[in-house]
Amino acid sequence: MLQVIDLYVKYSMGKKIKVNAINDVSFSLDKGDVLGIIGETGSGKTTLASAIMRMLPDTAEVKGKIMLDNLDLLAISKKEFRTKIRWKKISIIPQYSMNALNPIKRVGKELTEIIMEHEGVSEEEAVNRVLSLFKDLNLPEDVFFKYPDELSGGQRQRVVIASALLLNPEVVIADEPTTALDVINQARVLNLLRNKVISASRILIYITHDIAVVAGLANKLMTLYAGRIMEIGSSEKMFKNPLHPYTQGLLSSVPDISNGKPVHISYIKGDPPDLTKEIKGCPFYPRCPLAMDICKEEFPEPVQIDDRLVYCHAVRKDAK
Ligand SMILES: Nc1ncnc2c1ncn2[C@@H]1O[C@H](COP(=O)(O)OP(=O)(O)OP(=O)(O)O)[C@@H](O)[C@H]1O
Repeated sequence: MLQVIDLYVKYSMGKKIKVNAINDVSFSLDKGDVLGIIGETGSGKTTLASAIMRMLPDTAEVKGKIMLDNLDLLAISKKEFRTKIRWKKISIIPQYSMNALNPIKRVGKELTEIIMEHEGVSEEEAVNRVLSLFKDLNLPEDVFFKYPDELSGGQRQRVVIASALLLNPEVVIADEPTTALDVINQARVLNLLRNKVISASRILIYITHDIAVVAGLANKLMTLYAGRIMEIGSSEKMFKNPLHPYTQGLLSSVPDISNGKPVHISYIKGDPPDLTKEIKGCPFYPRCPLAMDICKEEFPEPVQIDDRLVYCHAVRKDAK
């Protein structure tokens, strides 16, 4: 079980300026859950993923708890996280694969060594496991003997995906993992995630701008705005009947091509707020069609509707 409890992340920029990137975020995931996280650019998706992976820069101040079963991942040393948790229990497929691999090691050697070091298996077995993942990802065998900078962008991204799945971790975080790939390889990656992570009842956190992918993959959905959860719950219910005006805006921005009719894309007017300023009320207030006076003053307590939590005064009022 993965639990994020009252998480805050602030980036310091110089002495006085702080970017409030994650604000009071809490959620929990059970074995087998696939959480899709959607939100406009700058809403805090990568910051949240990096906090879970202990990958934030030193300028980031983190408060709260991230519990993997009974272990608080924020309370252990970086070294303990690196040796006991990263890759083995939680792994990440980062948004940009460029720096994720060791530039002076052939990729096959790097991946084989990770398996041997953590699992103490023979070199032959480790090599076979790497090659089998390469095959699943449509990577030619010669990639095994190449250095990262000898690979195409798409090949490198798939090697990074292979490395994240190498030790069958309990939690996989995929941060826009298929952005660099063509549609055929995107489909392969999604299939691999289905087979290796979802069917094995592991936890998958999938961050994306591609709402159609999330619809096909996730059983839970979170909409994030200005570092705050707006709505979280069953993805099926959120797609069918989004309750938060921000979720409604995001989901109506998806072109509907299912009926062959002309595509109409509506979008949310206005821009996200400046996160270096303290925001008292709901950060979505200036753009919200349902805004009320109280929204400017107080961030709402969540209201529970079916299995969802919705952070909205207007939805709370209607639910009474
Ligand atoms: N190292 C950093 N120092 C200062 N501010 C940062 C840093 N990294 C991110 N931010 C800021 O934190 C906020 C959240 O950024 P983040 O990258 O988490 O958003 P995101 O939702 O992942 O965006 P995208 O969809 O574009 O990847 C943004 O305002 C961003 O400018």
